[in-house]
Amino acid sequence: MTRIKCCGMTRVEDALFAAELGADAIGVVLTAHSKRQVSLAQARAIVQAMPPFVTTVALCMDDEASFVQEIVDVVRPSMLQFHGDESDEWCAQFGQPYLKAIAMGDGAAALYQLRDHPHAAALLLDGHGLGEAGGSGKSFDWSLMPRQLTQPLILAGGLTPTNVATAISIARPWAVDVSSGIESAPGIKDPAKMRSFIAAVRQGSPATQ
Ligand SMILES: O=C(O)c1ccccc1N[C@@H]1O[C@H](COP(=O)(O)O)[C@@H](O)[C@H]1O
Repeated sequence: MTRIKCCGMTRVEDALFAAELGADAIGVVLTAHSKRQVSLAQARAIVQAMPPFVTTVALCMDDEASFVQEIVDVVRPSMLQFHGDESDEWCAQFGQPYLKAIAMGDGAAALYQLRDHPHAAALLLDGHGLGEAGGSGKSFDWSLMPRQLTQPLILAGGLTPTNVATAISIARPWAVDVSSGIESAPGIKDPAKMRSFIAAVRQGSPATQ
């Protein structure tokens, strides 16, 4: 079964609906590099509203260590996600499980980064270029998804209800991560798109709408 993370939640009701539809994880974006940035208080409210067994992920990108520690202390997410140029050692300093994003915008040349994060719980391969923020709706060549790594791989970048089944059939990821593909505007999730996306992943076939 392919796990599903719905990222970029800014409203409790959207996160609750994702959980109700069967999402395995929801993400809140704390970094100022994002149009979906939420405050510590907003992030905490979303995390606290989640039912048991839904993983909550707090996303950072080249932020100060003191800010990341504040997220850990105040928001208390299940995991962190680092989307910038953070090293393995830097990410591990918080003593929390974390995902490390790999920018795949440069195609096969980007694969050299895959061995640099042995302490990450999983690697998240996203379609944006090195140094760029995610959540941009950019996809990459799914056939580049590596097969030989021991860490779980999460496919992200430009996934939508209509392309996610094809993406999974090509990339065979452990999980998929989506943000803009289930939105009506940045940070505002569209219930119909969320429903179609999760159904398409679960049924392994493209959504009809
Ligand atoms: O969502 C954001 O605004 C964001 C900002 C900075 C770094 C990462 C961000 N989002 C991550 O990118 C993936 C893919 O987004 P999309 O589906 O292409 O819109 C998203 O799931 C987040 O993990």
